[in-house]
Amino acid sequence: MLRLEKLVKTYKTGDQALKSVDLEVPKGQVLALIGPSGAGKSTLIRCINRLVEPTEGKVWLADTELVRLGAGALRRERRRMGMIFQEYALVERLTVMENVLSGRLGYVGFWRSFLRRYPQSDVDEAFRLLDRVGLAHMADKRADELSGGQRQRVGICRALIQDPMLLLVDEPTASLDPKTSRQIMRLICELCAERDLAAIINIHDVALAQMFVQRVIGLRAGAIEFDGPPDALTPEVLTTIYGEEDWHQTIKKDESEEAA
Ligand SMILES: Nc1ncnc2c1ncn2[C@@H]1O[C@H](COP(=O)(O)OP(=O)(O)OP(=O)(O)O)[C@@H](O)[C@H]1O
Repeated sequence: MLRLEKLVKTYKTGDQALKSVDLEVPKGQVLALIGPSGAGKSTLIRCINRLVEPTEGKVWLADTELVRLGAGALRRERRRMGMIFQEYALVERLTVMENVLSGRLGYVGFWRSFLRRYPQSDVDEAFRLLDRVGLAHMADKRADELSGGQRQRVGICRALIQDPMLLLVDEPTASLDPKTSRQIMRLICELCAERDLAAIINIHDVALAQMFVQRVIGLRAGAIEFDGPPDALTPEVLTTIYGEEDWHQTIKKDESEEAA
């Protein structure tokens, strides 16, 4: 469904953020991208939808190669990739409903979007999604009245209303407390399962990733160091990705939290 071929990103500064990354993600698979700061996780996610332009390599989404596309075709392909951000990226002065509907901007024409007149079917779908994430009663609230967890739920609805094939998720829990982080990760993974939707989740919290995803990719210095199921992330493997650390503590702490 998604295939990266020899993806390279070298920034103008000379930083080689990605060194020939090959990766295949089948339909419906949720994977976590872990690795130390500067490993290239955000760059990888952003090269897929070309918020960052890859230097070399190919990105295949189903049968379309994205790196070669011109602006119009890229805009159409981006509808198939929903993005969820760490800082939510909501329009604060707009309502929850308007923020969710803004996920349809790639589909409605210029005037409709300018006047914010969305088809009734979009409004109905926005209500269904808000209901699914437990926010239907807040549809008319302004985004700036919401908590962090509620904002991220709105961000999730906005990505899903695009009806994407793939979710690109960049540190969805970095601004949230541990309990809300867990709820948000669970929600993202449940929604992907319900919709047979693939997702790549850039996440710092290894324990949280292990709890919810089917596959973990460990990135180190722009290259894939580990690719496997969460339970294969042993302390030894974590050391190859991150360097020396007492990983037993991390893993154990998480197991006891989950039991609680
Ligand atoms: N706009 C940019 N210009 C120049 N270099 C950049 C730019 N963005 C990222 N880099 C460099 O590319 C490398 C990878 O950065 P990236 O942000 O992708 O890593 P990351 O794994 O997401 O890190 P973090 O977990 O801290 O967000 C780093 O060396 C970083 O300094």
